[in-house]
Amino acid sequence: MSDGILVVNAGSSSIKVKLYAIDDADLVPLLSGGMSGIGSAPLLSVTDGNGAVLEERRFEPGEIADASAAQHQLADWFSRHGSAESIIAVGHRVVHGGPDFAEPVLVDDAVLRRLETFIPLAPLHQLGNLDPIRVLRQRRPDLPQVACFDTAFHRGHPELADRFALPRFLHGEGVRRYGFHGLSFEYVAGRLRDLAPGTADGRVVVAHLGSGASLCALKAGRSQETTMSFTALDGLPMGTRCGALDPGVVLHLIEHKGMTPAEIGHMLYRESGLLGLSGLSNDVRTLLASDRPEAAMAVAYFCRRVAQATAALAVTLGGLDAFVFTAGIGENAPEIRRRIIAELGWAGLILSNDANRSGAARLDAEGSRAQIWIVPTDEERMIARHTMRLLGRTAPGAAA
Ligand SMILES: Nc1ncnc2c1ncn2[C@@H]1O[C@H](COP(=O)(O)OP(=O)(O)O)[C@@H](O)[C@H]1O
Ligand SMILES: CC(=O)OP(=O)(O)O
Ligand SMILES: [Mg+2]
Repeated sequence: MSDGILVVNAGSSSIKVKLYAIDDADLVPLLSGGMSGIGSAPLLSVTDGNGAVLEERRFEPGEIADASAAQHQLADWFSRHGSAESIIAVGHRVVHGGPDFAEPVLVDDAVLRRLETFIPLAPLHQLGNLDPIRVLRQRRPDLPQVACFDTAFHRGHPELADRFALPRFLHGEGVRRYGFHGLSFEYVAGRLRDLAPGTADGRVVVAHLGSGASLCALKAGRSQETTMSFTALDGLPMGTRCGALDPGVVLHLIEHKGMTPAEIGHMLYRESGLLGLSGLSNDVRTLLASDRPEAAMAVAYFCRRVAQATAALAVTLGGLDAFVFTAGIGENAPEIRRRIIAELGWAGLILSNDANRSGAARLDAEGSRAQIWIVPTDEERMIARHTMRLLGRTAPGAAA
């Protein structure tokens, strides 16, 4: 039986677990499990390394009301069917590493306590990220657990990209632009280096468009600037999050509408974005299928903001050699890709409609001034690689 690495990517409404076997030169996916729709339409699904379905089970919302119930179900499934004794470490996605953690870290009690202090900075994610670590430490205290941060990839930013225009002392207190989706951007940067090394050396904007959405400006594969900042609210409008917002609106809600911080937080994180704009749904599939004008407006708003933010990051990069789509929307929604690139037509970007419809890797048409790509992301594999490296095992090359 070969050694295995378990990866846990826990979010607010879903939890993904993946088991890899460590092969000399590769990380081989063995099992991939997840619970989606926590609290609404819980669905447990597990596939094997080839994508064949091993389990698909729906629950009543009350049965899996929160992330911890979902973890127990998944842990149960894996202990019945997995090969627990071969697992040598567990890697976790932890969204916020604050100012301290610029790299993945082996979790001990002190690290866990420090990470708990960042819960208010990532209310949709951090608690759910830390819960499985705590549960596993109780069940298997001997098992090394590694926290891999969404913020770490952005920690080399120049000061210009890291500051808010606020009094200086706040930066020292940690009020700064951290940025997120770093594991995804790091993976995509590595894949682009495999696919097109010359391009990866240049000026690239990666658009991670999923339920959370952000853009990253890469120069020679390193993050220069990103649209999310102190929290995962900033930047682009998302499924249910507002994106960049005049802070005067928050003052107005407090002073004139008497809203509490918790009420405002709920509105900005869970009732805004595509859902707020459309009054219909946070899912672009539903919005694209709808004939309601509010749905069309929400889609147009999203595409406009992605294009505008791309232009801003092109300023940081001093130009644009390639634009890359990734994550749920970026990988699967040709209509959204078409509209975003159409908004960037002034900059000379031209999409091949055939390539876009078929979901090819390379999407730019002849004469386009920048390349256009779809590079599917894989946060779990990135976490598995980091976990191996931290354990002193040779991580398989970027091509793995
Ligand atoms: N076939 C599809 N067409 C359009 N959008 C899709 C499709 N599949 C998924 N999505 C979008 O992707 C989003 C989820 O993206 P994903 O990257 O999986 O998010 P997360 O990992 O943050 O939950 C969904 O909200 C949905 O809008
Ligand atoms: C940081 C973040 O927004 O993550 P997700 O897109 O998974 O919600
Ligand atoms: Mg995600």
